[in-house]
Amino acid sequence: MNWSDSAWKTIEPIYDKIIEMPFITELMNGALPLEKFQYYMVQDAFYLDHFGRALAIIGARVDKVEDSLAYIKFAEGAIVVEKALHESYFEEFQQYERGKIQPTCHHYGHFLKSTASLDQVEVAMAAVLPCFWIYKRVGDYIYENQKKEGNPYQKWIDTYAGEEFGLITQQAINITDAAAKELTKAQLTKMTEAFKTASHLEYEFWNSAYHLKKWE
Ligand SMILES: Cc1ncc(CO)c(N)n1
Repeated sequence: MNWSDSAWKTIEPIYDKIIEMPFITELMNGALPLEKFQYYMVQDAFYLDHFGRALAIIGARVDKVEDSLAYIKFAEGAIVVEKALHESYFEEFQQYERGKIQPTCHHYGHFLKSTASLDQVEVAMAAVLPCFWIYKRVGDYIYENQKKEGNPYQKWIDTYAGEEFGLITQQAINITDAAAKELTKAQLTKMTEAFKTASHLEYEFWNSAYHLKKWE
């Protein structure tokens, strides 16, 4: 069994909880209050900055040059492509203020950057994997179950359910699995722990948006 298959099994309960979250079901049927989506957009713009830099650090640290190129391209994707989507959303939903980074996003972003900087690079690869994989799975799930007409959040759904995002997700899974083949059991356990922590933080990210959680 690949490392990724066993890792996904450990987070299946978290994924099952995610697709039942009100943020997701309301995004799917278009009923999500604008205020909650705006909070999400603002936080996600901060998140993508941290995520992009974490990917660039992995790109700098990873051994094989082709893997380095892959992570540098993922970093570019996070910073350029997704930010462009966010900026068009900022326009469309009249969100003109950049706002402040709130606790959950702060926690997740710094978890990714510190893992990418200080842990073994394969552990860092495992930490960033749910950002691809959970979004792809959630995007596909929403796409298959959505209310098709007049959903104001269609562009978001199409981005993550799209073929291109699917390809980079698969590429990240494959690279991480190949890297895992060289490791000891103890190192694989650390990878799975990082994968699980990031998956919990994906849940918390949507949860914090639904409840508009801010610093006290
Ligand atoms: C919180 C979060 N995780 C993953 C993605 C997908 O890159 C995103 N845009 N935001």
